[in-house]
Amino acid sequence: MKKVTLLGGTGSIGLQTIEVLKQHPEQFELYAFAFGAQVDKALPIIQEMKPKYIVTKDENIKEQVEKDITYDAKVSSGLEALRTISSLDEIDIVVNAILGSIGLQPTLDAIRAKKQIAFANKETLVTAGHLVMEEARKHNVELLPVDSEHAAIHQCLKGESKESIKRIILTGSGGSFRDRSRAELKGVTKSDALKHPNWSMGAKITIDSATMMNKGLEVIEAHWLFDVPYDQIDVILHKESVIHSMVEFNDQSVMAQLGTPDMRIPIQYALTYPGRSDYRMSQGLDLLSFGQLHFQEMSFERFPCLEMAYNVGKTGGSLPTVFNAANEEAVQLFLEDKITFLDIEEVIEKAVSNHETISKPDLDTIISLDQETRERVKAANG
Ligand SMILES: NC(=O)C1=CN([C@@H]2O[C@H](COP(=O)(O)OP(=O)(O)OC[C@H]3O[C@@H](n4cnc5c(N)ncnc54)[C@H](OP(=O)(O)O)[C@@H]3O)[C@@H](O)[C@H]2O)C=CC1
Ligand SMILES: CC(=O)[C@@H](O)[C@H](O)COP(=O)(O)O
Ligand SMILES: [Mn+2]
Repeated sequence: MKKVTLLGGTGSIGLQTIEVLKQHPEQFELYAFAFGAQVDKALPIIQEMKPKYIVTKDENIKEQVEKDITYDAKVSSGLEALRTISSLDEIDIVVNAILGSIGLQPTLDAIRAKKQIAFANKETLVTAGHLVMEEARKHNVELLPVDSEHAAIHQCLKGESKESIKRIILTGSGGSFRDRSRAELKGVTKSDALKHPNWSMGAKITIDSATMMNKGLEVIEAHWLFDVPYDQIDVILHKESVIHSMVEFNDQSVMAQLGTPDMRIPIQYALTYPGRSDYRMSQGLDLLSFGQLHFQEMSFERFPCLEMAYNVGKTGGSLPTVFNAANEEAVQLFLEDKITFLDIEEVIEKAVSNHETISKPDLDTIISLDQETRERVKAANG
């Protein structure tokens, strides 16, 4: 029986993780459960699965949980509590499905405690990939990707040497506005932006997908996870999201991983790794129902956030921290109707161009920069 800490348990990935855990009661125990503020989603899970530790975003939410639970559990709140449950002696696996760079320190703690890590929280790798990967190497811990593209690449690379990789090919759906020109993006609404063509996901990543920032973050995520230079990472448009990503090898072979757009599949794979469960989470892929799969060249003119991500990734140092923090805040401002869809890329561009890059920033520098960038973006657009 493996004991699991789940960070971000009330989110899209978190709830699907719970579904996967419930399919394998003989294999996994939900030992610690962290969420932000959605008590209505958290309580039924807590009452049913009875985790020994519960962590909430703040004290107010913590008190609500304490009032309602009917068994003994340690309830706490805030970043230090997230860090504690990510490195408890008793646990075997941390599923990091929290949203945003707040996942950084819990990830470092889980690595130092040598936990198996099922990793969805891409913002953490963007903000401080060098620190996370250095720590992972030092402690001989592999981050097991949950993000569908990276889970695909991870599977394509099983048993392969890094030297044999010609390039990684990330596929991108194009997001909610893929059939619109840039001129047609003026005045698009939040509710339109939140309609992803293929995946049901949290609000932030759905907006990131529409700006193509999601693919940009994924390029940086792939660079760190697989130690591949940026000029060996390509992105192509693939509107069906059936091929989750590919690897081309030096001998011209191309390996791809395919599947239905169902995140429970990569979540289950990361939890059961290196094994593969027999349990089928949903109907299998029916290629005939698609008839055709489509591929199209990616355009930096149409999706400037993707070009920015390549440039920021290549520059490295502290720039990705600023890039990520500005994006997190810009998307939040858009979701609060404070800026328009097209303002998102402008806010990020401004934050990036005003920043003087520090090479190899340490953890304290990253934490301060993340905070300062957020405050600056909010002050300028609040
Ligand atoms: N959704 C998807 O299909 C995919 C997501 N990912 C990545 O996975 C991560 C999660 O995405 P997704 O599930 O969509 O996001 P959601 O917004 O649906 O969920 C985010 C989770 O994080 C919790 N959370 C946020 N802030 C805090 C905090 N300060 N303290 C404690 N908990 C907090 C939320 O709690 P609450 O809601 O209760 O406030 C919620 O449980 C992201 O990094 C995303 O990029 C990657 C690939 C696919
Ligand atoms: C499910 C998943 O991994 C998402 O990151 C997804 O890939 C988003 O779709 P886009 O290809 O539109 O960014
Ligand atoms: Mn993805």
